[in-house]
This record gives sequence, structure tokens and C-alpha cells, in this order.
Amino acid sequence: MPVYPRCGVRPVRGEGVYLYGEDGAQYLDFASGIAVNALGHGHPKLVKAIADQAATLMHVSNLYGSPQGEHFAQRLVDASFADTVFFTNSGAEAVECAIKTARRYHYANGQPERHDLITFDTAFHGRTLGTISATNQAKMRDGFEPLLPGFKYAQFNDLEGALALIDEHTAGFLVEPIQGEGGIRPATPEFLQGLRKACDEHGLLLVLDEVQAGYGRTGKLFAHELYGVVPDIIAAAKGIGGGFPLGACLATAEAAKGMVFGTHGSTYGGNPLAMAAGEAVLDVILADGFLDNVTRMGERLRAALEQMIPNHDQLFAGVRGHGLMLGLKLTSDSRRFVAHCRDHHGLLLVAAGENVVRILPPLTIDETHIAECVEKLSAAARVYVPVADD
Ligand SMILES: Cc1ncc(COP(=O)(O)O)c(C=O)c1O
Repeated sequence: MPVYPRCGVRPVRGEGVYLYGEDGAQYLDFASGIAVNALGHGHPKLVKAIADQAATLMHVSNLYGSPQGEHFAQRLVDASFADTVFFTNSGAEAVECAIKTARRYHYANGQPERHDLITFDTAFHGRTLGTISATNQAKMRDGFEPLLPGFKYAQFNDLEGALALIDEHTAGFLVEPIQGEGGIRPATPEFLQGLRKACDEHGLLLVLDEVQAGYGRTGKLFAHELYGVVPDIIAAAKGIGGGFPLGACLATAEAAKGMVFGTHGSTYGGNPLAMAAGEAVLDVILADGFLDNVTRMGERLRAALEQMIPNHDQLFAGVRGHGLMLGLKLTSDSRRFVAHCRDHHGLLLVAAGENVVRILPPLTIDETHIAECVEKLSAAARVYVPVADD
């Protein structure tokens, strides 16, 4: 189905921070498959873990015990706020699981009428029917009605507006700590902390969608750690498998108390191959100094961008985000500029939100990659001509 706006670049090989097209052209990959290739391309530890596990055991059913799944889940629990994990194959499935977990919590408490999640404008939670119902964007919803009831929409970062929507049907909030598709828009600390406080006061659940912002991208394992906010449930995916299709819903034991035998499942969820990939990524991310280096590289990249912006202020308007999840705001359409960087400067980026260029490099970049990216952006800005109606 022709649902993707595919461009002419057809990558056939990747190595570290670089991709190579069918025609041999080299690209500096500061898109990472939209925040997925956390370790870049062909990381030896990830490749070996997948190859070894593929040769040993790829798939069994969740009818049987899973030493691989238990081990990986325990490590995620040890490294996070969570007590329990459900493995999925994608981000949307992780969000679906989070929504179901939140509803079942209130059901288990004898309050099944508390089924509504308050979500936020310009958010993105995936493309299943449940997750487009949670996503208040017409371009993703049109023609798919009737959608799932049970969502109310507030403005992102408008705490008062969100609190005003709470009623006897509210189950909790579903929110990205840093909106990705929405244009790298970080929640303000007051907003996220205010939602947490409201949850505590009203017996609601704070459900975070960390599919894009989580898993080391901000320099913390999960982005909520930047805010000093402890969630009840999170959805993770993308970077968690480093390119292998993997997602996870993490929750406290209390929040997950309704998810008992028979309430959820997935044929492939938690298969041994995915678990091996996930553990290999986690080994690298939790190794000494790795996350600190993400923070450091994020600061260097941001500083280099901020230094570049005044030289091209007809095009660049500012930078925002955390760690290696940065958004470069343009004065005109970002899609055209992203295409220009790709086609004429061998630099891969992702457009988002209103005139924002997402900069999402592998977490393994060093200073030479930062310098190369900023050189390419400057070179692009020198020759790029926005069209009048951009
Ligand atoms: C914040 C967020 N949630 C959910 C999703 C959906 O993930 P997937 O495409 O793996 O289903 C995405 C994907 O971009 C995302 O950025």
C-alpha cells in the first residue's frame, strides 16, 4: 500500500553512523531510522547477540517458560521504576498495552467507569486504532472512524487545561515527556510534575509514552528521570531493540494489578531473538560512562548548532530538546530542507511538527560526527533557497 512518502534514497548497507545507498552514495545518518538505531548500524555486540541467538533458538510460544524474557525483564526492572514488564513488537503495541493496563487498574479497583485517558494535542502514539484514537490529529484519524472512545484532549504543557478535564471517568494521563513527531517539544518540569501531583491526589495513573524519548536518547535510560517524576506505566520501543522490532510496557506492580492471566498476549512478544537483541543493547547503554557520554555529546551538538544558527538566521530559528533528541527550528518548511540535506549534502535528518528538523543520531556518535553534521548543515544553509509559499 502506498502509505509512505518514500524518497529516492535506497539504503542497502550501514556501518556505524553511515548508511550506503544502492548506488554506493554515503549518508551521515542523524535520523537513526527515527530514533531506532541507538547503537548505529552493524554494532558488533548487537550483531553477534542476534546471530548467536538465531542459531540457538529464535521463537517458541508464550505457552512455555522464557528464561530469556525473564532475565531481560528483570534487568529492566532493576534499572527503572518498574516492577513488571510486557514485551511487544512495536511502539504502538507498547502504548496499547499501557492503555489496557491503565483501564484494567481501575477495573480491578472496582471502578470500571474510570476509563478515560487525557492525552495531548500534537502528540503521537502510533497507528493502530487505539493509538490513533489517543492521537488528536485529523490527518491520522480521518476516514478511520468510529475510533475508540475514552480519550480527552488537552493542550500540551497546559497544566490547568489538563486538570480541568478530570472527572469521575478519568483513568489518568497519557503523555510523551518530550514530543517527538510533534516537533521535539519537551514537557516543562511544572507540567509533568503537576500531572504527577494530580494523579496522586485523584487516584489516577501517569502513563508516559517514552517510545521516542526513552532508552538513553536524552542521556537518561528514560526521559522522565530528567524531570524527577516517577510514572506508573511507560511504553518503550524504538531504541530498545537497536533496530530489532521490540517494544515494552513497563509498570509498577500496583498499576499492573489488573493484568492477570488471559488479559493480554502476543505471539511474538518476548521471543528469544528479540530478548537477545534487547539485552545486547541494554548491555551497551548501561555500560559505565555510556549515558554520560550521550549527555556530553548532546551538549556539544547543541552548542555547535547554537553557534551556527546566527550565521544563517534567515533559515534557522533555534534549537530545543534534550541529549541527542534535538529539534532545529526553521523559519520555513522543514520537509523541503530535510530533502535538500539528504539529496545534496548526504545528511539524513527527519522533519517534524511545524518547521522542525529532528536530529536523532545514533547514541554512539563522537565529536567528528558532530562537526561533520554541522558542516553539512551550514553548507546546506548557504545554498538553500526556501520557496515563497514555504
Ligand atoms: C512517541 C511515539 N509513540 C509511539 C510510536 C509508535 O511506534 P511504532 O511505529 O513502533 O508503532 C512512535 C513512533 O514514531 C512514537 O514516536
